[in-house]
Amino acid sequence: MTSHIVLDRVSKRFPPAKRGGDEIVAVDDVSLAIEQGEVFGIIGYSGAGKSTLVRLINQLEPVTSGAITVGDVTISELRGKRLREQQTRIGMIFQRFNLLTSRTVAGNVAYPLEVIGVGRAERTRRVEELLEFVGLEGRADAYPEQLSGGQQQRVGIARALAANPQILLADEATSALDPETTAEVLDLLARVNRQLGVTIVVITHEMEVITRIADRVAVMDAGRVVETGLTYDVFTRPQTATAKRFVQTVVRALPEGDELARLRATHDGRFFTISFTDEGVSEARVFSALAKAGVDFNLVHGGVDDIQGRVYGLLTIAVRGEADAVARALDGIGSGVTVEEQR
Ligand SMILES: Nc1ncnc2c1ncn2[C@@H]1O[C@H](COP(=O)(O)OP(=O)(O)OP(=O)(O)O)[C@@H](O)[C@H]1O
Repeated sequence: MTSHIVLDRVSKRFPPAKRGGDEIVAVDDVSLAIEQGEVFGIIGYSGAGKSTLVRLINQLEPVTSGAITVGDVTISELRGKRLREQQTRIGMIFQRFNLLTSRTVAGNVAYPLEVIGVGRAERTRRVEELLEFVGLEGRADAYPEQLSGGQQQRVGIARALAANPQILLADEATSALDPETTAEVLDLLARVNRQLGVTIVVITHEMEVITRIADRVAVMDAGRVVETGLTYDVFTRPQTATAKRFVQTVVRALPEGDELARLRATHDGRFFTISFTDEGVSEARVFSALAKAGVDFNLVHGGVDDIQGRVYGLLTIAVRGEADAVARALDGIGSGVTVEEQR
């Protein structure tokens, strides 16, 4: 794969909010390479610098130091007309859609084409094609306020794609939508990525969005990128405390502390954690192997998650029985699982 967006030691500082106050370091010495054609997620606490980082990629904000390269162009060095030209190659969508309320759906989608001087006939053709792509054929003459949130975001996506960008930046693009509409918009973004080959950078506080569509993810904390990896790896084996906090909101973690004590107080037997990342293993296979071995057990914590369409199982079971029988039962689960006793 070739890198599409490269950040080399990029920092962004804002002047202090109050005179004599401290400068705000929104992005702090970040180096990052986003590959051609991938969906790249950025997660982190509020104020970690995610939005600022994304606004640096299309130079809505100039960098304070460092360089940003998009394709073979160092966008952070450009000014004026040449910068604006490059900016049209990067589409952006927002949480609040940011549509022009006085323009129709077609007028909104046509807007970026007018700005770059595309003629009327070509504009009409392109708008029609885009509305069909996002599933809004027949709504060209509607006004944004007549549309649902999901439909408005589809218009936002059509508008962002109008000038055939190679990159789409999505800043909390599904955060104002209900779960069902979110799923539809994510399906559309996946099509934008796969069918049009557009590289997508997604910022979100919704971890389900990341586990559904992001190939890789970066975790930000106080302006820095503290962890990067394949989404599956970061969500199954987070390395930093910040990543763990986010991952735990969607992926079942091991019981610890008070929770573990409470489970021990209410369940007899030895506790084992069975984890599997293998496609061939299922919760049912684990349970039937234990049942067949004739030991008495029950599930006390955990379950199976889906990350990027791959399984991740983390089951904590309480097992009662004679030591040999327990060992045989656990052996009987077979390959593809890791068994660890919680002592
Ligand atoms: N234009 C600006 N002027 C001054 N400070 C800013 C500006 N934009 C962002 N900041 C500050 O930079 C820091 C990072 O903000 P940013 O919005 O990038 O974080 P974020 O991770 O996207 O947070 P959120 O999820 O809340 O949007 C914050 O301290 C914020 O107050």
